[in-house]
Amino acid sequence: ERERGGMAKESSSVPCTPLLKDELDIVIPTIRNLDFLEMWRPFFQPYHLIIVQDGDPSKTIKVPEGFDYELYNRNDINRILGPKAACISFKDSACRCFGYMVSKKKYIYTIDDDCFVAKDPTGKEINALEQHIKNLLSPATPHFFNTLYDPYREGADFVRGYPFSLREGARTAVSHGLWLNIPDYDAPTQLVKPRERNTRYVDAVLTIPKGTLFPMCGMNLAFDRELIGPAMYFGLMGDGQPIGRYDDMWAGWCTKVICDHLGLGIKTGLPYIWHSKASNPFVNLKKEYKGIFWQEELIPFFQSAVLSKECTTVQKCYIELSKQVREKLGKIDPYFTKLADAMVTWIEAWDDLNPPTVAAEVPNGPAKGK
Ligand SMILES: O=c1ccn([C@@H]2O[C@H](COP(=O)(O)OP(=O)(O)O[C@H]3OC[C@H](O)[C@H](O)[C@H]3O)[C@@H](O)[C@H]2O)c(=O)[nH]1
Ligand SMILES: [Mn+2]
Repeated sequence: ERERGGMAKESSSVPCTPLLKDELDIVIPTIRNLDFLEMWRPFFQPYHLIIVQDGDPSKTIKVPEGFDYELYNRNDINRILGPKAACISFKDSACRCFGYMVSKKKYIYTIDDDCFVAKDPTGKEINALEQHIKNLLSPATPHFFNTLYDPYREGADFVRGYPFSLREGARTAVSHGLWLNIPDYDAPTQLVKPRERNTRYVDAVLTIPKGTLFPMCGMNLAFDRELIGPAMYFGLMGDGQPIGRYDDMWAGWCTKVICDHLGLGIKTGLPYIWHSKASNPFVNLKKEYKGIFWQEELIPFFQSAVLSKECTTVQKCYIELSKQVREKLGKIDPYFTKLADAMVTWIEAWDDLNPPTVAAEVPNGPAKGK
């Protein structure tokens, strides 16, 4: 009998020790109301929220009582960034990356407002935030695959044949969570399988091996902002752009290339959230249309991207990547030249708001297993 997860009911207060209470911000992009927070209250209330209100800034978004938050609408983004605001998407969930930029914390968790608390096969409510924090605080294994999954997890370890020289692992930069109920399918798949629901709860956390790209979904995602924040630019989408629903994919591909270069790890798997709303597949098809054939050229680009050894900080890696985007992808469509410019603007804006106190050199140490 396949293990099945489900959606939790509104819970009463569940005592949880708020790990990283003052070192983590929760970033939520929204055009809707934030009632979903009621269900997350036991897990989220101790944390500071950064709400990025998309769309019409004159609309008032009500935040449930008792949450500590800051809210930014488009007027705020324009006021804070001035002309550099052009790199932040409008009328697309990609706007969430503004929250990463204004945060002052070491960790970020971002979640969509139609994602709810899921239940594991035992019926226990899943504290997704707690699991992401565990993923981020334990090492990753990008340089050698452990067949018994996460070796740092209680009750597991490295298996025979795993080199002891590699058992220290790599620092974890990203924790990519999954979704019960509505899976993050692209529009063609959604159209073919409109009623497919993900009921499969896989009790595993895996490190994505070095040299392998993956499709990063922004719905249930956490990362170490100090390790990889400047790479988490959710590319130009939405109003005035020829493409949508590739913002998180773009960020994931850039981030993975940079993590591989800097010897950092990315994990995927637990925790699950319950994704409740299927967005309109026809609207999604229009947004994704160009991306579906462009990505056949983008993937080989990222697979063959090489960063020089002078790229010792995320910013330097990202600027280097933007140059390669301009040179190699600009010929696909003028959009990529615009995107390369936006990548540079993003880094400039990031450094304006986050002046490097000390050179944020990520020791480009010889990532073992190279
Ligand atoms: O113009 C917009 C539209 C939506 N949002 C906010 O973004 C979140 C995701 O929106 P939604 O749940 O309607 O879209 P999905 O198709 O389920 O989202 C997935 O695919 C698109 C993106 O990649 C997204 O990250 C994925 O989760 C939600 O919080 C909306 O309120 C917005 O800010 N602006
Ligand atoms: Mn959704």
